[in-house]
Amino acid sequence: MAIARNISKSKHIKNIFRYKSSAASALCIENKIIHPKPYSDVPGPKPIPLLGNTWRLLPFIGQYDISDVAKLSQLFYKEYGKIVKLSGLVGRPDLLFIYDADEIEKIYRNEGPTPFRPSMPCLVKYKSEVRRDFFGEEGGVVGVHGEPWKTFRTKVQKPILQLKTVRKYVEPIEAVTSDFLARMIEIRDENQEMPADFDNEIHKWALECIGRVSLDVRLGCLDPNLKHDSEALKIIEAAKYALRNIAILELRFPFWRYFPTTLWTRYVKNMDYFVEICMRHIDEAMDRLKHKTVKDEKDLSLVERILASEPDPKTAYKLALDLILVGIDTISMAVCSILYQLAIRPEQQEKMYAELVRILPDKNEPLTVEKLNQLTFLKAFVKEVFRMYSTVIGNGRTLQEDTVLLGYHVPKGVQVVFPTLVTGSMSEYVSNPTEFLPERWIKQGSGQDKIHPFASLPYGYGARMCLGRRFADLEIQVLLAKLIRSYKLEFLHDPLEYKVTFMYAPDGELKFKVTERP
Ligand code: HEM
Repeated sequence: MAIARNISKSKHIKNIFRYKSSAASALCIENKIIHPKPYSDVPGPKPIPLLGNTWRLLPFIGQYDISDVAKLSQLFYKEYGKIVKLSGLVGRPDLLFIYDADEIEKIYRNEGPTPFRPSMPCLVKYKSEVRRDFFGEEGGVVGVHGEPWKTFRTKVQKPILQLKTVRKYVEPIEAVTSDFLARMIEIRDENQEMPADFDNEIHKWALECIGRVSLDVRLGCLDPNLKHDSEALKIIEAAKYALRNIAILELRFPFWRYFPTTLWTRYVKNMDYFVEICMRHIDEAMDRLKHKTVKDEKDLSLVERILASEPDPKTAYKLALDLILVGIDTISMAVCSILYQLAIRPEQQEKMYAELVRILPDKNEPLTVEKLNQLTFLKAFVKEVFRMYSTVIGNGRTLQEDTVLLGYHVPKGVQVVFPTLVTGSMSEYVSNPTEFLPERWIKQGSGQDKIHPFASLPYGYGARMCLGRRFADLEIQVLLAKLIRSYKLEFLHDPLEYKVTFMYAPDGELKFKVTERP
């Protein structure tokens, strides 16, 4: 299998080079000339005159529900096969769904130095038009492309991804998480269950973590006496609103491009609020830094490191904004999903508990990177949740050159979608895909546990890969280690269905029963 894949990979790479150098748009495979089929032949739902395909996503008359993007993606695969074109979307390029891990690998590996992830046109409009005064030429990383993206990412990625930075945050994230656990016990009802809106509490934990990382503050979200008009709650609401309305703003008919709709106006107001929060806290961090005696780089927090290397605080403002924008909902929805899976899989939970008891015999001893590194089963469990219930249901790239994909000539500018949620469960790429088997991530290489490396990529791949992945992993690991080491988690209600609001997560009340372990 591995050999076959290597052969097919090298063929793909050869194909690309031959294709690009061929004026006749033909491929040469093993001395045979193969002409790719035209793009117009790619299967998919047919657009209708004037309304294109956008109508299919309209409420009531449309055939697809936007909150069911996950099902839509599976439906396309079943109906049309490994390559599916959704064309005729008003105000945006075609979407091309690719359900082939080798082809996905080919695109990622050939994406060049400035990969273009076709996301968030409304954020692009906000950054590049509405608030150009603030963002200027370098708008951060999210919704920014080409050289401006590269320049900004190069400035910030080293400190964010360095293990020594992440190591510094084990203790602060553990402190936030201890407060979260105390809060869980406080809000438990007489049946020892969490309240119906427990997902809100998880959001607060996520925000408290991201505030600590990107703004250098404890925002106080886990305060038991949080006021309704407090800053923390306002940020949570703003983040939820921004992220949950993006799919609607971007995939349904984009009226907001032509006139300021209510949704758009509220979106802009929300974003302005984020900018204001980031500026205020970074300015305070800068003041603190001015009065701090620094002997070594390792004494600096992430924010201070950025401020020390980029004296214009705008870099830190924009980075903080991006981290907050994508670092709350992603992680909190992932945690909702992981906790739900743990609660409905008692045997697996016991395995995780046994591992934790072995690595942390005293449940009160502080966590360290070394101890977290030994939590093999815990990490495998998280990977398996991501494979079967990928929080981010898909990733994508805008083709920057004409490319041959699955035998079709695809012109540059097309937005290719990698439906991770579907490819992660295709038997062609993963053995026993419908079985939940964390061990498959531990036993890799035994021959029976095939996992194509590009079938399940929860954090994306390459130069544009998730910038917060090390923090995301750390936050999830610390939360699970602390929670499962001390408590048993159960879910004694009807099973929940998964849905996409913006992320893919269980839809319903997460009323977990939480009981102390001896
Ligand atoms: C489990 C939680 C998370 C998941 C599943 C996730 C997933 C992703 C994915 C799939 C991408 C696109 C990567 C690509 O195009 O190849 C991405 C980008 C990004 N993520 Fe995450 N993410 C998570 C948590 C976070 C957190 C906590 C932060 C912030 C601390 C963060 C910050 C970012 C940023 C800034 C980008 C844009 C990178 C760029 O375009 O250069 N993510 N994430």
